[in-house]
Amino acid sequence: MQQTTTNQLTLTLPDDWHLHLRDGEMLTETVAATARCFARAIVMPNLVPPVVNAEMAAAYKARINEAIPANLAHSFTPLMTIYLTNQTTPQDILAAKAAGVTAAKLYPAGATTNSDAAVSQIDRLFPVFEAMTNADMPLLIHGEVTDSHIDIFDREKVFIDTILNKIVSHFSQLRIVLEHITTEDAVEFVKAQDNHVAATITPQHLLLNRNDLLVGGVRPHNYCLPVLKRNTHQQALREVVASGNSKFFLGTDSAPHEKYRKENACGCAGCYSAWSAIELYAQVFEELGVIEKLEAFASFYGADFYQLPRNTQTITLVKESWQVPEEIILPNGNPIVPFYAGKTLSWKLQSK
Ligand SMILES: NC(=O)N[C@@H](CC(=O)O)C(=O)O
Ligand SMILES: [Zn+2]
Ligand SMILES: [Zn+2]
Repeated sequence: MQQTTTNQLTLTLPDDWHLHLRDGEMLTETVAATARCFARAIVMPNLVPPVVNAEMAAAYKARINEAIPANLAHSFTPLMTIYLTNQTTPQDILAAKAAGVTAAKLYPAGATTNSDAAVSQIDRLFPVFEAMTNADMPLLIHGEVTDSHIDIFDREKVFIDTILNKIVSHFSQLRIVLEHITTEDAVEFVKAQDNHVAATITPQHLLLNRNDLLVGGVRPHNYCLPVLKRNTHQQALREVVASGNSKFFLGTDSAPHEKYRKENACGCAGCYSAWSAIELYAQVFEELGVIEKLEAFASFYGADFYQLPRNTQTITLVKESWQVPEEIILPNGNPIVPFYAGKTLSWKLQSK
């Protein structure tokens, strides 16, 4: 149960329901950052090559487990996902379910980082969705169309209108998470569905709008997909989390790219927020005057949707100003600029 005083906030240990850990040496960095304050995380499968089946998910999970720092070894569990492609079969779903894979992820081809292998024709996946419905395996969706004539700011709305609506009406029993939502349209769509449909919301889409990306010079470290939208959409996201609606829960979409790949003529999409994740959300909930609603958003609603037990341990945040570092140096010596670099936050994680 959340306990709040003016200087201290104790909450049930949270989970991150949308996360990129990457692979190889990068795992030393990313796994430690997330294990710092989360019990579980839904690990995205968009590696190169993508994690497309139970065997690849098991091997990836083993590499992640090896990277968990010794002092956090028993307090972090990666929840694995597989990446749907045009070749995915219902048998792949059954095998993944049997092997303990938590969910499967739909990326429209070309929608985002490492999505070239992804799905080009949604109808071809209907037998797979059928198998997922029967196996009760959640479908996680990057909800943007990729047609070149659709404006980048409209891609989420058009996806909802043309594709998501179709999936939901054919598969009313399939549990679906619309990931990293960015628009009022997504908020209204998810609110209008029954409890089979939920959404994750990132810290960047709660804290920022497209002015923070484009005014006074382009800010590559605020560039992510779906792209930041206008202020009215940001307000809709803030309102829905402030309302305490249980269909909307925490998913950071922490997605590191090395600095040189972001500060580039063709910069990568993704914000690396893991080292300040829970603190960023605390900042938002405090700004909204609903800090007492942080715990359910961060620690209850997602677990309930995934039908997993809520965590029993707690974390404590203290009221203390601190600055997000300007850079984090990877084991290979290359820097990453974290999300909100150089900015001051008012809550700090004290202990897990
Ligand atoms: N969100 C992003 O901007 N980037 C993510 C991919 C994704 O979640 O779409 C990444 O893997 O870098
Ligand atoms: Zn995505
Ligand atoms: Zn993501």
